[in-house]
Amino acid sequence: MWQQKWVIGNWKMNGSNATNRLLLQALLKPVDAAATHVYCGVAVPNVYLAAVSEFAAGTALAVGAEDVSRFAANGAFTGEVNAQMLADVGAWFVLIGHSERRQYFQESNDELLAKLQNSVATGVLPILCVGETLVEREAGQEQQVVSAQLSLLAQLGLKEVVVAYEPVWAIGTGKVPAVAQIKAMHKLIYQQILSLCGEDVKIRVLYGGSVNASNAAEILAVSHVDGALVGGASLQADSFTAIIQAAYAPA
Ligand SMILES: O=C[C@H](O)COP(=O)(O)O
Repeated sequence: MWQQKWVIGNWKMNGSNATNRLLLQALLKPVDAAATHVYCGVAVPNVYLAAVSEFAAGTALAVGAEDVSRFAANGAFTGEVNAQMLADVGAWFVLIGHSERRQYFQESNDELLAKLQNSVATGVLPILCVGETLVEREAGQEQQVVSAQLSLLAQLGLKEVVVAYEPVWAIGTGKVPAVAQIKAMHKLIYQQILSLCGEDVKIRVLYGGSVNASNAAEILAVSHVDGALVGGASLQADSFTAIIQAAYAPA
């Protein structure tokens, strides 16, 4: 998986038992067909994790969560779901610090660090999401912002790191950065990870933000782009399948 392209869908707060089943039924064949070249996964709402894991069992589709509690141990934390619980219902990975969590739930760096530590300690692979807002990009601060977000990695002693670079202004907007902008940011992220975690760290850096069937091949061919984190286009089997296929036959 550390040599493959990754295509991860983020369902966000979407789906139902019925629609999930239909989507998975259509995806499992193309996911298995791509498995030699592409590591495919879906991050799903917690309430559907067990059912989706069961449905995907024995296939190449990895199932993950969209968030995890900052509290590690079981206890009186009403509404929370810890990393052990995610692992218990089949989560292989978890998104941490998605910009929607940062924006709507004011997730602080301390909170994100605790989430990273808990997921690592439990063996659920964290995918750390980073990215600048439009205001920050227009002020020329994108490198500074992303570097600060990545600095959490220094405290974890990781030997395997997965980061998703998602410019906030590209999420769900249909706006995609220029290839040169993606290339520059991914190169910076690689350099930062190597300097924070050591030269022997295994790295995957995914791009996220308005990836679709039409632009996936071009984005996935950019240097230091190891895959895609896909929101809206992961909810339709046709578009998600086309993105998976673009990952192993890039234009
Ligand atoms: O996690 C996925 C991202 O937020 C991208 O979402 P999007 O593909 O709908 O722009």
